[in-house]
Amino acid sequence: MTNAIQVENLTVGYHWENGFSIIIRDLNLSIEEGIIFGIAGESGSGKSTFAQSIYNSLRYPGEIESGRVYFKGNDLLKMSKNELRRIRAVNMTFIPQAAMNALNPVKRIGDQFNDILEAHGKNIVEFQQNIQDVLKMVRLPQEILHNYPHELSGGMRQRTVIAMALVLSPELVILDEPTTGLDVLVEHDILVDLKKIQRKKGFTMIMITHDLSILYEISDQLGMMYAGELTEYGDRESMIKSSAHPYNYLLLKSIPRIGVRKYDGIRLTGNPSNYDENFKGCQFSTRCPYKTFECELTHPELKKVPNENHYYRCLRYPDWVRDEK
Ligand SMILES: Nc1ncnc2c1ncn2[C@@H]1O[C@H](COP(=O)(O)OP(=O)(O)OP(=O)(O)O)[C@@H](O)[C@H]1O
Repeated sequence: MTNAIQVENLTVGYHWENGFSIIIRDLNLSIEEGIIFGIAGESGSGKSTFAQSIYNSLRYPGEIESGRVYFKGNDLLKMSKNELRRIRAVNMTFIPQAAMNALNPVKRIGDQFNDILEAHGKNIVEFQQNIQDVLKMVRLPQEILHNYPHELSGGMRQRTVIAMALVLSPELVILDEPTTGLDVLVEHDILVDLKKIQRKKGFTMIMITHDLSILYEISDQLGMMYAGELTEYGDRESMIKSSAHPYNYLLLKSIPRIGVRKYDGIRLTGNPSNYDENFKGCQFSTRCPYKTFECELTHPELKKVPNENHYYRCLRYPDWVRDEK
C-alpha cells in the first residue's frame, strides 16, 4: 500500500507574548493513497493546526518546530515557496474553514475558475470541459459561472469551492470543516456527494470535522485528536466496533440516534484542554473516567490492536473495556 502522505514527528506551536506553546507534539501518521481519512476531536484539539501544518500553510504566530511531511517522496516542510506554489491545486489542495466566504465577491464564478487555471499556467479554453465536469460532479448548474458569489446559497457556494479545488484533478484533497455554517441536510448531502466524487476520481481525502456521525459515515479510516495528539486511529469498522481509547468510545456514545434509547452509562464530562508540556501522564487522564494513578504519571506509547489496522494510546486498554461492562 502506497502512502499519500507521511507525517513524522510533527511538533507545532504558537508564539504568544510570554513564549511558545506546543499545540501538537510529536505526531506520526501515514495515510494510504485513495482513501478518505477523517480527523475528529473537540474544539481546540489542534485539528486545524494539523491540517495547515501538513499543507505547509501555517502562518505566524503558528510555527512548525520540527518534523517531516512527505508527499510523493518529498518533504513538504522543506519546499520553497515556488515549489509549493507549483504543486498546490495541481497535486494537492486544501479547503480551509469558511472557504466559501473567501470567494471574491466582485468577480463572477467563471472568472474565478479562470484565475485558478491562469495561476497554474493552464490553457483556459482547453480546461473549459474540466470546469463543466467538476460542476456536474458537485451538482451545480453551468449557469452559476455567470453568477457572483452573493447570488448563490451557502450550500452552492460551498459546492463551488469544492469544484474549484478539484478542477485541476489533485491527488490529495484536505478539507477543514468543509460544511461549517450550513444546515444539517445540506451538510450531509455535500459530504455524501464528496465521497461519491472521491470514489470516482480516486484521490486521497483528509477531512477534518467535529461532526463525528458524518465522519464515521464517510471515512475509510479515521483518527481522534485530543490535546494535539492522535489518541486513536485506524479502520472505521474496528474503531466503531472496538474503541480502544475511552475518548473515542465516549464521543461515539454521545451521538444521539433516533429510535435508540438514550445512553445512560458513563459520559464524557469536563472541557478539552490544550497539550500540557509539563504534564507527564496521559493528556486525557484529567477527564478519563477509567484512569488509574499510573495514567497520571506515564505517557502512553502508541500500541496496535492485534490483527487490526487500529492504533491507540491508552495504558488501560483492554482493562477499561471490562470496567465499562
Ligand atoms: N492564531 C493563533 N494564535 C495563538 N494560538 C492559537 C492560534 N490558533 C490556534 N491556537 C491555539 O491552538 C489550539 C488548537 O487550535 P486549532 O484551531 O488547531 O483547533 P481545532 O481542533 O481545529 O479547533 P476548532 O474545531 O475549534 O477549529 C487552540 O486551542 C489555541 O490554543
